[in-house]
Amino acid sequence: MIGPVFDRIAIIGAGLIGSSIALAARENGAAGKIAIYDADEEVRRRARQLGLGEVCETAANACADADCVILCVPVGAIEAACEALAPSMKPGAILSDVGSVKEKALAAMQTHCSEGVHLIPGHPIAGTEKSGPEAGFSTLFRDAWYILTPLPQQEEAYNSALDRLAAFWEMLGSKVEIMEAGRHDRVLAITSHLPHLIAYNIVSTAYDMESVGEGEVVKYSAGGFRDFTRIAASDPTMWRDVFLNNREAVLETLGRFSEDLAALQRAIRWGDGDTLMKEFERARGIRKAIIDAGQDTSDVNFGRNMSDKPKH
Ligand SMILES: NC(=O)C1=CN([C@@H]2O[C@H](COP(=O)(O)OP(=O)(O)OC[C@H]3O[C@@H](n4cnc5c(N)ncnc54)[C@H](O)[C@@H]3O)[C@@H](O)[C@H]2O)C=CC1
Ligand SMILES: O=C(O)C(=O)Cc1ccc(O)cc1
Repeated sequence: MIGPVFDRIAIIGAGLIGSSIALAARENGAAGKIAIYDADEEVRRRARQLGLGEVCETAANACADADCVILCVPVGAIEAACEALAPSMKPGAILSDVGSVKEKALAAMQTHCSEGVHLIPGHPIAGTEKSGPEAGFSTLFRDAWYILTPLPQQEEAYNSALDRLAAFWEMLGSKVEIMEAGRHDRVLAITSHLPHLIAYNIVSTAYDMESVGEGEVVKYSAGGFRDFTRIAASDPTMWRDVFLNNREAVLETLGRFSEDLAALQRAIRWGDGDTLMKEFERARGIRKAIIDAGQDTSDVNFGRNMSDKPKH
C-alpha cells in the first residue's frame, strides 16, 4: 500500500471544497494529519462536530509544520487568508489554492508568500451548488479534472513539489492537468463562469415575469429551467468574487455570446428556419462529440453523485 503523500496538510476554509478535501484525503490515505482553520467561528464548531480533522483556532496554528497548505476560501478572500498564515509556513512547504480564477489568485498569494515556500495554484473542476462544511463529500474529486497552474520556473525542488501535489490529487481520484493561468481563466470563462451568469440572469428574469404571470412560471418550470435554478442556487459570495476577478475574460466571452444570441434573435424575428436548424444541429453535434470523447461529467461531479454523502 502507498503511504500518504504529505505527513501534514492544512486546509484553510472548511466549506464545500475544504471539507471534501479533508474527507477525501482521509479516506484515501493521502495525508497523515489534517489541520483545518476557518475564519468563521460557527463553521469551526461545525467542522469539529463533523470530525473533519484537527480544527485550529488560528490559521497560523493550522499551518505550522504543514507540508502543504490549501486555501479553500472565496477568491476575494485569498489575499487576506494568505497574509494571516504565510509567516507561519515552513520553508519547503507547498502553498496552493482551489480558486475558480487563477491569475488573480496567483497574484494575491504571491504578495505574501514567503521565500522558500512553493506556490502552486490549483482548481478542481468539480463542485456543486451547495456550500458549508456539511456539503462536503469524499468522492467529489473522483474522475474529475484537477488543473494545476504552476509558475514558469524549473528548479528541481519546485518540480518535485509539483509532482507531490499532483500525486496528492491523483490519490483523491482526480485527473491532473497542467495549464497556464491565463489560459485557464479564458477556458473557464466560457465553460463555467458564463453558464453561471446566464443561470443567475434567467432565474431572475423568470421571477420578475412571475409577478405579471400569475404563478405560471414556477408552476410549469420543468427540465431546462429547473437545471438553471440549481446552478443559480450557488453561493453568491463565491460567484461575485469569480466575476470581479475574471473580468476581462468574462466580458470578452459575454460579448461574443451576445452577438451569437442576437443572430438567433434575428433568425426568429425574420422566420429564418434554415439558420435556426443549422445552429441547433451544430450544437447537437457538439454535445454528441463531448459524450463520444468520454468528457461528459454531468452525471459525475456536478451535484449529482452525492449518494454516498452523509445526510445531515
Ligand atoms: N463550490 C464549488 O462548486 C467550487 C468552488 N471552487 C472554489 O473553491 C473555493 C471555496 O469554495 P466553497 O468551498 O464552495 O465555498 P464555501 O462558501 O462552502 O466555503 C468557504 C469557506 O471559507 C471561509 N473563509 C472565508 N474567508 C476566510 C479567511 N480569510 N480565512 C479562513 N476562512 C475563510 C468561509 O467562512 C467559508 O466557510 C472558492 O475559491 C471557489 O471559487 C472550486 C471548484 C468548485
Ligand atoms: O455545480 C456545478 O454545476 C458546477 O459547475 C460546479 C463548479 C463550480 C465552480 C467551479 O470552479 C467548478 C465547478
